[in-house]
Amino acid sequence: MSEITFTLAVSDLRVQLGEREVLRNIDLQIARSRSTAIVGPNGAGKSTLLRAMAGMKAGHQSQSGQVLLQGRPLQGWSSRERAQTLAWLGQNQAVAGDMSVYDVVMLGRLPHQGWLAPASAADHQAVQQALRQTHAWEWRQRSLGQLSGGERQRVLLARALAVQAQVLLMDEPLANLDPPHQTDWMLTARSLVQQGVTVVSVLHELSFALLADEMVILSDGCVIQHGRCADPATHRALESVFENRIQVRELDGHWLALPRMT
Ligand SMILES: Nc1ncnc2c1ncn2[C@@H]1O[C@H](COP(=O)(O)OP(=O)(O)OP(=O)(O)O)[C@@H](O)[C@H]1O
Repeated sequence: MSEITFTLAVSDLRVQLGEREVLRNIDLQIARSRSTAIVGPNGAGKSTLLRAMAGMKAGHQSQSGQVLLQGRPLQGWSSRERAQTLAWLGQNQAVAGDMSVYDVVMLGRLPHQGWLAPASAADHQAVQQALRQTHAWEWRQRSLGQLSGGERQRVLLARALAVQAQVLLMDEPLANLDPPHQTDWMLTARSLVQQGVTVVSVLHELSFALLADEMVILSDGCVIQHGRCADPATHRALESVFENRIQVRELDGHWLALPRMT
């Protein structure tokens, strides 16, 4: 059997939300054990694409085309098996505010637990590790509703990490995070990739997006560029999709997206 080098493969994906065609002719392959940033203007279809890759569908959504996860059509996966393999951090995810931080992160272990079975030592260890990674361990007894936006985001990130999945899809993971915790997120993502995890993130913070291995640029429901973050063609496409209101520059071996003021 040939080795599967792509964790996710999307072919001829079209998504319609109500009357609107939101994604058109998407063909995309996400390399295994790499980090990929999905960027593009507001409304380009980034969240819709990420949700489609996770097999999540809104009630008023119609979709055609195919999404393969580790070489198998998403529909062929049981929901439990899929939830063990693919972890998800959504935008504005609804979680009961009166749950404790610890219990929220333990929800990430549900795909690994038997029906009504108590949490195992491995589950508790995964929760503790994830809470420490996002510096949220101190608040484990507090309820989610008592936390600030950035603190809440770190708990939801911990829940996604606690799954210990091979694929991690995140929609705006840096939302509300202060600069040191944005950097922590980047380091965590890099360390996961080194351990073989495939990380895909929708990002508006372009300088963080440029730190990924690969970049997918969406515009008006289409992929207009998919390439290495260090590739000049990617930089040109990035500047162009944002109407040349930004410029990509190098500093100390890193690529930065800066506002163009003139
Ligand atoms: N329920 C809906 N019904 C119809 N159109 C919708 C619905 N939800 C979203 N859309 C439209 O789908 C398009 C893609 O939305 P999506 O959230 O995927 O964009 P995005 O690139 O993630 O945007 P942003 O950067 O603003 O988060 C947008 O034009 C949006 O207006």
